[in-house]
Amino acid sequence: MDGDDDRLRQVLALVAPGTQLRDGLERILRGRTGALIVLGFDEVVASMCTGGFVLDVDFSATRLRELAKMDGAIVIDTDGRGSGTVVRAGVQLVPDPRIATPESGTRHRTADKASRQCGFPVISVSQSMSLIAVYLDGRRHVLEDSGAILARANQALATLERYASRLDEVTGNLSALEIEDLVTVRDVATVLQRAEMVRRISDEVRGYVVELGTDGRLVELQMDELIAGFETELSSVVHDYVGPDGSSGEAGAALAGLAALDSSELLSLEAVARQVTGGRVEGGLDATVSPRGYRMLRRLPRLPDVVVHRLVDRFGSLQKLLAAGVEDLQQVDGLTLSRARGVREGLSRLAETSILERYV
Ligand SMILES: Nc1ncnc2c1ncn2[C@@H]1O[C@H](COP(=O)(O)OP(=O)(O)OP(=O)(O)O)[C@@H](O)[C@H]1O
Repeated sequence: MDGDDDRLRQVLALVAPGTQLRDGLERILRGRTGALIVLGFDEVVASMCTGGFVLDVDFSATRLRELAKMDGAIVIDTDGRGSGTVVRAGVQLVPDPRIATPESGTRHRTADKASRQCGFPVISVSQSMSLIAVYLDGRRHVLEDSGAILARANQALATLERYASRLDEVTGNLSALEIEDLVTVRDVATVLQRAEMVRRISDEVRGYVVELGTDGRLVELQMDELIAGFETELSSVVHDYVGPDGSSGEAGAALAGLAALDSSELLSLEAVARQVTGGRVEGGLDATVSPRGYRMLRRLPRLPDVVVHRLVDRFGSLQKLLAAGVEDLQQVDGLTLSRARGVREGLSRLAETSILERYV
């Protein structure tokens, strides 16, 4: 998601079902009138306003409806959270005539031009077409009713469910191979490819949740359940294999590289692998690699992340951690006897279940 998408999402959250602003816009639609609303006020907006009234009243849905009965535009000085102050009403907006717009109809042309000039979102409620559109950064986004968005969100959720279950499968496979020290670059790339697909589709669902406002609560709950623990798992896989140091900087760059792959590159395991190995590993996808142990350690309950880092710093690889006795583990700062025993037993249990899941 780029910066423009991010901004659009923030505005869509302001006008999502359940907000005062959306309630006001729906009232205007039901009253079969139109509206032109600027969501922000500064010197540039002031310079575009002619005529009308200067106001200083708190924003509310009913006020918006009443003010929209007048000819002209409404300007709301928002606080970015859907409330704010109505500062102008009934104004003629005169944006710079040199600004080009592909829109037709004076209301919509004005909305697009004004938004391009001042940088704030501008909403048009079309009387003739009965639709609400948000103009921002030269783009127009039509607000749909919740039913249509819900249908798409549910489709995306079903896809997310399939992707998440496939990710579970390949991650389980990776765990067993890690215990046996038989991991190849291909196995790591397969997990990262699947994980990135899950991340992308969950980002799409998150966009629908924002647009749905209060109508999106169930979708959000289902999504949260499907991707619980996912971010930690993804970043742990990267930390386990990114080279040469496994530092946070390298991991951050690898995650950003994965996110930047276009959809056809993401289908290539070589392209995915390059983000993590940086082309340093010889032998291509069949080269063997060993994990540092972050992912397995983070699966142990109540083990603080700072201790996880110390353990990896000290032992360097999962195999060495698996071979370490309680006394060796206790050498690490922060590991009391009982915690060291917990790590020892926890790792043995994980090793057993990972192998069992693979072969039984
Ligand atoms: N520059 C402007 N500043 C303020 N209000 C405007 C401006 N241009 C249009 N409007 C508002 O839009 C109303 C409708 O104008 P017009 O019929 O030309 O627009 P339209 O684009 O066809 O809109 P709709 O889709 O609602 O029919 C005007 O009566 C006025 O209230």
